[in-house]
Amino acid sequence: MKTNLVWFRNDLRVLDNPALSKACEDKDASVIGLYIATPQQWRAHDMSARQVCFIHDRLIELQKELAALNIPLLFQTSDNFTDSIDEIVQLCKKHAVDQIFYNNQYEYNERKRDRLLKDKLDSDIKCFEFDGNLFSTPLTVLNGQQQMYKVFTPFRNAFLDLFIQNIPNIHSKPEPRKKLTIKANKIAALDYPKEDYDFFVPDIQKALEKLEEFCAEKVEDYTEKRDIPSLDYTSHLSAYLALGVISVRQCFQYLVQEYPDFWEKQKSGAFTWFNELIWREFYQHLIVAHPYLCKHKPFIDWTDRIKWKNNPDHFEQWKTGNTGYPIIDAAMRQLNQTGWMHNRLRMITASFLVKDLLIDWRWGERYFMSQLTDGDLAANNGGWQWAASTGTDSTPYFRIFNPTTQGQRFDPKGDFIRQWIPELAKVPDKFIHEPHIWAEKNGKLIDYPQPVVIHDIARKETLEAFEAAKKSA
Ligand SMILES: Cc1cc2nc3c(=O)[nH]c(=O)nc-3n(C[C@H](O)[C@H](O)[C@H](O)COP(=O)(O)OP(=O)(O)OC[C@H]3O[C@@H](n4cnc5c(N)ncnc54)[C@H](O)[C@@H]3O)c2cc1C
Repeated sequence: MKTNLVWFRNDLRVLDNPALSKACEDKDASVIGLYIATPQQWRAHDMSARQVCFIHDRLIELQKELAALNIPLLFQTSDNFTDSIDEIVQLCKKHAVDQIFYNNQYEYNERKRDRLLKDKLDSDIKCFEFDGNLFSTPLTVLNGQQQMYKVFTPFRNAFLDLFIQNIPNIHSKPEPRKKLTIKANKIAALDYPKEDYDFFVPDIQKALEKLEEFCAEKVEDYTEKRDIPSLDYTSHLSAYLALGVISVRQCFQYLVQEYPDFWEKQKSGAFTWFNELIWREFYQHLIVAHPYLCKHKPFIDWTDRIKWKNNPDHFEQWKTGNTGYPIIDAAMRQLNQTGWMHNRLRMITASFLVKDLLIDWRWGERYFMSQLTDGDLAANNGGWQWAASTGTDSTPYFRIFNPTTQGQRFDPKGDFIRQWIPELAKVPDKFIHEPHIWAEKNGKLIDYPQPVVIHDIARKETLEAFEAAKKSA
């Protein structure tokens, strides 16, 4: 009888988990699950305490779901990835493991870790890898020169051509094993502060209900409403996707049930939402094609020569939501209090840090990771490099968001701003994006800071800094 080990990483689910399904194919094999927490490594990756708490609570649920299938989930803690490999090698010896199954992670350190596993394992133990967290395998969606696309839209079109020809199936829940061979241990508490992760729940049924509800009730209007933060019309599924509690194929499955052939109507809400899942795919493929992105190098070389101001006081004001620009501050307070931020606001706050405060985008990238429950290296790096004009398919460097007009456009009456900045509750709609002007005109006192920079001046300085860097290339 064979013993199969399923190493869970960012695929914390039973349904549509190809590594688990494959390990369970042999009905007689004994199947063991394993999760290894690596706190020191996670700290080096700036993983937020919220994400760690969510992983911990989700593992407790996953352990129960696996126990119902007579699969024990073992839990171990190692400081870092290298030590975690030693743990696995030991465990394989102890339980006479024959085969290891896992879903791929694509970040540089994670891939290095997986190579180390193969080097250290006895040669008679086989490893089976799956691309369980994406629709497609990285480096299979390529341009005419057999290279990864640098721009999203042609990538999307090529991806869709391949996808529609070969629509993926969902891996169903494995049958229960005959009996439990070893006992699971307790999912130990991790040495992190206990933090809420607001929008997300570890219960898989509730998470799937959320996906179902979103597809049934909100997707239709997603194109028109997704950019208005106060309407809250996006799915809030990001942390499930980042940690693999739900798979992208499940998202597709629920979407296509409601909207068959939605890809033929590219203006529909369903297609627009699916397009976001393809952005996720694009960024994951990019870090495989260009691993240096994981080391926070810019995609466009010359942008590494920009002379940032990196004013620590300004950085603090941005982090804490005290820049004097209401839309920026409301967004940062949402992030700090909930661990999630609306996509439009991620774009505006990132642009503000880089192009109004002239602070290195990597400072913001790290700060976001340290707060987000959905923190994901590829999406976060992609989003930051997009906003900073240092990445693939970025906004051009001379296109600079004006934080006041962005606020007026996406939060016209200030509903979102008032939700997060109660100090501005009494400011009339007309002045909600420039409260200091209202206070000055009317002799009012508000407990809210003056703008940290004047946008027009900051814009000019940023253009000069980018142009100087470009010229010196
Ligand atoms: C500066 C910046 C940093 C970001 N950091 C992260 C991050 O760490 N983790 C993360 O998951 N997303 C990140 N994003 C992308 C996006 O903002 C979030 O995925 C989205 O806001 C999550 O909310 P939702 O689940 O309601 O999204 P929805 O609008 O419902 O989208 C559905 C799913 O598509 C994916 N998605 C949506 N937009 C993007 C995008 N632009 N890039 C990649 N995937 C996308 C996410 O998995 C999301 O859950 C970042 C964007 C920017 C501009």
